[in-house]
Amino acid sequence: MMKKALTIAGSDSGGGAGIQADLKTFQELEVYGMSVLTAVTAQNTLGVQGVYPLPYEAVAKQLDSVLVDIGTDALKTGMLFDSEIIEIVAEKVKQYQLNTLVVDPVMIAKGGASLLQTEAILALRKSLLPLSFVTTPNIPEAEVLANMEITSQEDKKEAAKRIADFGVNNVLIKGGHEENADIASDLLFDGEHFHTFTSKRIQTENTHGTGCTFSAAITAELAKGASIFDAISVAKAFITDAITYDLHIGNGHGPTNHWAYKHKGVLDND
Ligand SMILES: Nc1ncnc2c1ncn2[C@@H]1O[C@H](COP(=O)(O)OP(=O)(O)OP(=O)(O)O)[C@@H](O)[C@H]1O
Ligand SMILES: Cc1ncc(CO)c(N)n1
Repeated sequence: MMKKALTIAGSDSGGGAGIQADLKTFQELEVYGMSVLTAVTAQNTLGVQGVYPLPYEAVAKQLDSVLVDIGTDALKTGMLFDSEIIEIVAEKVKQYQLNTLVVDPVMIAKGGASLLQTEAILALRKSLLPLSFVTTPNIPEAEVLANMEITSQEDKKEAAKRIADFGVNNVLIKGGHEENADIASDLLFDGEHFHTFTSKRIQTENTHGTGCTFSAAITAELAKGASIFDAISVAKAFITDAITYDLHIGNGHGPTNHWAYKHKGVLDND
């Protein structure tokens, strides 16, 4: 039986991040993908031109429709926009007893547009992280969640521990923003031990949607029954290939190539 994965996120009209990145990733990793939209963004490779949240009722109804009938083996959250939407998601996760929840605490798009209201950080910490199996902040998001600056590896570890204290089993702090490093290194804290997942840093402007794609790949692998360690290992290979075979689309930060992980051979012969 095909496993199922659900994303609760915003739409990126440009197709590189958000719901679109998640569904493409689910498809490539061979799980059945479903989506609950929280907001529509007018967005392209140059930035975010508009943000239009959906009515709360629409978010709750989509969740009920999917979960009453189809169910899911794992789910992820991306752009949640405000605290009311966070509370709705938390309620539904409890009601339907969903325990493989991946929270990508999306706050700000690469161009600087806000995808989460500041007051919603509290709801994220209090209502959603305690229900989560893993959360995947980038460094600025980890700084906000842990309420501290991160300037060293030791800081990263301290921040991971502080975020774990909100009740989430696994904290993965991504190193994509460490632009001076020659590696892209992500730090996992599983409540007891630290592990790092490392790849070489690829020099490219086309990194739109890396975070969404990465957390969607983790979600797909967890849906198929992988351990957290194996799920992150596959996701790291998936995102590294997607960045290596980046797409020169649009005039700004182009998207990653969701097709690359499974079809490198074809791309190499192009
Ligand atoms: N230039 C790069 N080369 C190799 N790996 C990268 C690069 N940039 C990001 N990554 C990897 O991509 C994954 C996503 O990390 P990143 O920190 O970019 O997420 P993010 O900031 O949440 O993304 P987004 O901008 O989509 O919100 C991580 O595994 C990170 O190490
Ligand atoms: C809709 C949406 N979700 C998440 C991100 C973060 O990359 C984005 N740019 N757009």
